[in-house]
Amino acid sequence: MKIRVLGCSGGIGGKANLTTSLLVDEDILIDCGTGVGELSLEALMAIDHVFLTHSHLDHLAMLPMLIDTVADLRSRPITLYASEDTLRILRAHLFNWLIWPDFTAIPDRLHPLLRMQPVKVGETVHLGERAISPVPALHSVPSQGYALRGRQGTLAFSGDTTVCDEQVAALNAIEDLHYLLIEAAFPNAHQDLAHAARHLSPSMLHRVLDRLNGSPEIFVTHFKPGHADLLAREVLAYDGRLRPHLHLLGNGQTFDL
Ligand SMILES: Nc1ncnc2c1ncn2[C@@H]1O[C@@H]2COP(=O)(O)O[C@H]2[C@H]1O
Repeated sequence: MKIRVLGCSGGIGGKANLTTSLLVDEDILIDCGTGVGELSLEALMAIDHVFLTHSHLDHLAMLPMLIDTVADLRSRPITLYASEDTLRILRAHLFNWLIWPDFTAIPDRLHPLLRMQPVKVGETVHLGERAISPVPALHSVPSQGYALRGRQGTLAFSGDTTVCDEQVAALNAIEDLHYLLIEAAFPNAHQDLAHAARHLSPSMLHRVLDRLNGSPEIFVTHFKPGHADLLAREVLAYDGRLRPHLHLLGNGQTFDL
């Protein structure tokens, strides 16, 4: 399993700030932020599965246009996986014929261009040799991260989350956790906003890292663009046990598992 970062910023602003999406091999997206707009038409046509962490735009902005762009170029539907709560939000507020057509009913409900499949913590979606399982998260809207297991180990993605005891427990239960992609959105001086928007600040992130049992390589994602330099300094000031394993996530970065 090969994972490529298409976008990992918490906002927009030039090629350096593309919002969240991970491409798994050629056919799976984890979130569908603006980074997906960098893929060629041929690469877009190869996407069969999209897993969403939650319903915020920075994680799904490209999904409606992806579906429309490839609609008449593909012979099978795209399957959209997310929690039941997130799918309900998308049906009510996005694929509602007002913001975007309901592609689960086009051309008709028996042969749709988009299928929605709920997936919750405790379940696993097997796609060939890849196994994808939701992990708990705690955000301002229903949210879940994902653990992606390949032949050689597991990469976990926190999704958007504030400190979440259930997520820490889930991460500690993954025996072959090689990589953890985890967020930090607001600098320490904006702790109130981090709490209100249910994100992590670097100091909150450090406390989470201190509670991890294993020694995965940690990659920090989702910096708000206006604070990226300060966030990098604050994140890298960590002096706990996992310090040698701590990195910043970048666009184009790849992971092999
Ligand atoms: N009170 C708030 N609750 C949630 N989001 C907020 C709030 N105030 C500002 N925001 C911003 O709205 C953004 C929605 O996407 P994010 O969760 O990435 O980050 C959030 C914040 O940047």
